[in-house]
Amino acid sequence: MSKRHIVFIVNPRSGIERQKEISHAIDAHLDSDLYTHEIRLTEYAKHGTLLAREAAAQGAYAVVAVGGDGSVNDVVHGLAGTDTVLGVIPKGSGNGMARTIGLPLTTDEAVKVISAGKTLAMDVGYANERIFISNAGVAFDALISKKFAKSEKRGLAVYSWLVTKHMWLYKTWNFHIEIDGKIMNERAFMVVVANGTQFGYNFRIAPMASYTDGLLDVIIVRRFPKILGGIIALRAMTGTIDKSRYVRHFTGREMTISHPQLRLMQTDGDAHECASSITFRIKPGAQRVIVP
Ligand SMILES: Nc1ncnc2c1ncn2[C@@H]1O[C@H](COP(=O)(O)OP(=O)(O)OP(=O)(O)O)[C@@H](O)[C@H]1O
Repeated sequence: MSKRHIVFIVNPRSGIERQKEISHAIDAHLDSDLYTHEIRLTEYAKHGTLLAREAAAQGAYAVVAVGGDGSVNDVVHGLAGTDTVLGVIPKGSGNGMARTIGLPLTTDEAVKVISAGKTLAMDVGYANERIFISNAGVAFDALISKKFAKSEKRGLAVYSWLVTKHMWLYKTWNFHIEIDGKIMNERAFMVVVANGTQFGYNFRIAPMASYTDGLLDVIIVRRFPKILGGIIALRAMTGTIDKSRYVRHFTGREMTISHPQLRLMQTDGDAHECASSITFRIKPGAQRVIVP
C-alpha cells in the first residue's frame, strides 16, 4: 500500500521553539510506515488557504492546521470541494474547534491522534460565501474579535479584560432575523450562529451545538442588565448559557440576520466588514476531519 502524504501548515510567528517541538512530535509519533509528511510555513495571514489548496491539488491525504480557529478556518477554505482530510494540532490561544471535538491540547498527543487516522464528516457553516467552522456573529462578539486581533497579547486574561471593558459601553441593536422562514425581531447584545460549541477557552456559547447534526444553532443574547454580565459569562463557562432567561436558542439550516447599520461580523474569531444582511447556511458533512 502506498503511504499517505500529510502536509503540516505552521505559522512561523509562533516561534522557533514551537517549530522544533512540532518536528520532534511528528518524528516521534507519526507512523512512518503509513505516512510521509512535509512542513510548510505560512508567510502572511490567510496564506494557509493557498498552501492547503496546493496540497489538496497535489493529492495530499491530509492537511494539518497547526494553530487555533483562525488557522483551521484558513485551511478549510483551501480544502473546500476536495477529499483531503483536515487535521488539527491545537496551537492557538482559544482553540475552540479543537476543544469541541475533544482533541488533546498537547502536541505529542495531537500527533498520535493524527497518526491513528480516525475521521468523521464534519458540517461546515457558510456566512454568505465565507466558511466558518466554530461560529459566526454580528454583534458584541464581532467587536471583541476586532479588538482581540489588534491586541499584542493573546490569552484568556486579555480576552476576559476586553469583554468586561466593552460590555458596559455596548449598545444593543434591533436585528431582523429569519430562521428557516420564521421571522423575528430581537434587540440583542449578541447573535451567534454556531456550528461548534465554543469561542475557545471553554467559553461555550452554544453548548448544545454538534458538528454532525446538519444544523446551525442560533444563540440570541438579549439586552440584559449589565450588572448580570458576570453571571451570563459564568453560565457560558459551565455550559448552561441556554438556561438563562436572557438567551434564546433556535436551530435551522438557513438563516438571515439583518440590520441597516450592520458593517462588522466575525467568522471563527476573525473580524471583517460585511453587508447589512448576511445569510448563513450549513453544508452537512462537507469536511472530513481527524478526531480522537
Ligand atoms: N505568517 C503569518 N503572518 C501573519 N499572520 C499569519 C501568518 N500565518 C498565519 N497567520 C494568521 O494568524 C492567524 C492565527 O490565528 P489562530 O486562530 O491560529 O491563532 P489564535 O488567534 O492565537 O488562536 P485562537 O483562534 O484559538 O484564539 C490566522 O488568522 C492566520 O491567517
